[in-house]
Amino acid sequence: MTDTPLTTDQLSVTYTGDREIEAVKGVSIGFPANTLTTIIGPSGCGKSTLLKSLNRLHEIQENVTIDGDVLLSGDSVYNTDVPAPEIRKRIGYVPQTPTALPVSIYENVAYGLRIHGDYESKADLDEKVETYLRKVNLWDEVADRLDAPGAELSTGQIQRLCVARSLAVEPDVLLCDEVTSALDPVSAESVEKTLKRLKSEYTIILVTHSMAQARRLADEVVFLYLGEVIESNDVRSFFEDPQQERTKAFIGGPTPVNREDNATGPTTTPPTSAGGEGPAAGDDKQ
Ligand SMILES: Nc1ncnc2c1ncn2[C@@H]1O[C@H](COP(=O)(O)OP(=O)(O)OP(=O)(O)O)[C@@H](O)[C@H]1O
Repeated sequence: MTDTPLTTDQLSVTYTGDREIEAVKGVSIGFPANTLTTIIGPSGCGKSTLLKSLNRLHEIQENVTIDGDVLLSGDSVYNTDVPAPEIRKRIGYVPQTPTALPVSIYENVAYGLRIHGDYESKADLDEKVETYLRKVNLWDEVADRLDAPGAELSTGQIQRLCVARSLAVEPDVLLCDEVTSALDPVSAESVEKTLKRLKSEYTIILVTHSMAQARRLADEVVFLYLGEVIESNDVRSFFEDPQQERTKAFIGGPTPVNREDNATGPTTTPPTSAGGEGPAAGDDKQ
């Protein structure tokens, strides 16, 4: 694994329906290993489009053309004979809406392992299911009811189950698309805690509307505007010393990042005009 396992090379994504929209325009950027990178920007600027293009999720949609490339550990994600499901195993995706598969809690986590044959015995599968439920802080909450339907869990628990399911196949990169915005504040906080725990072990890319959440979780920030990367930097430099006028306008000017508070929960950073700090994730929708 390289220090920057995922990079894009002049990546452009165009929707070619009734109205042609170039949603991502010539983006060349790297996502460092063992780091959580947030992609922020105003509504409609192409955040989700960029995220989904990283593991070829757009292939399941018609009327989308991709130019440029995505490189995973130096290998092309697009110009390759490797089938898309194999790419998506290596670059996992957690969607905005928490959705349990219509099977048990256990089988939700075992799902990908069974499909890819990534286990040696039932005992091995049991161990892996427990490992990944522990990684997302869910084991203690579900250990006594692994055979219950996944759909019986709360939405916050289901979102952590989705993260466990994605991690179980040992991806190189985890894409998270607004993963707390459909959750109540307490559930959002539990998912944030999980991401915070995981980020030193995984390469995580998180699309978020919430600048407060970006401050709490991000190591690196990418600011997208009208499909282009305007600025990207480590979280402290990004918020305290933004270089571009558009960035300053979006974040409401330079504001300190309290590293001790770069964690789940309220922060002491003073509110800004555009990115006021709030009690939990999804708290400062643009
Ligand atoms: N399936 C689609 N077909 C046509 N146009 C689309 C499609 N999906 C997105 N777009 C357009 O592409 C542009 C970027 O959309 P995208 O959803 O990537 O932005 P976003 O930054 O994630 O927005 P939001 O923050 O509101 O979720 C928008 O103009 C949007 O209308």
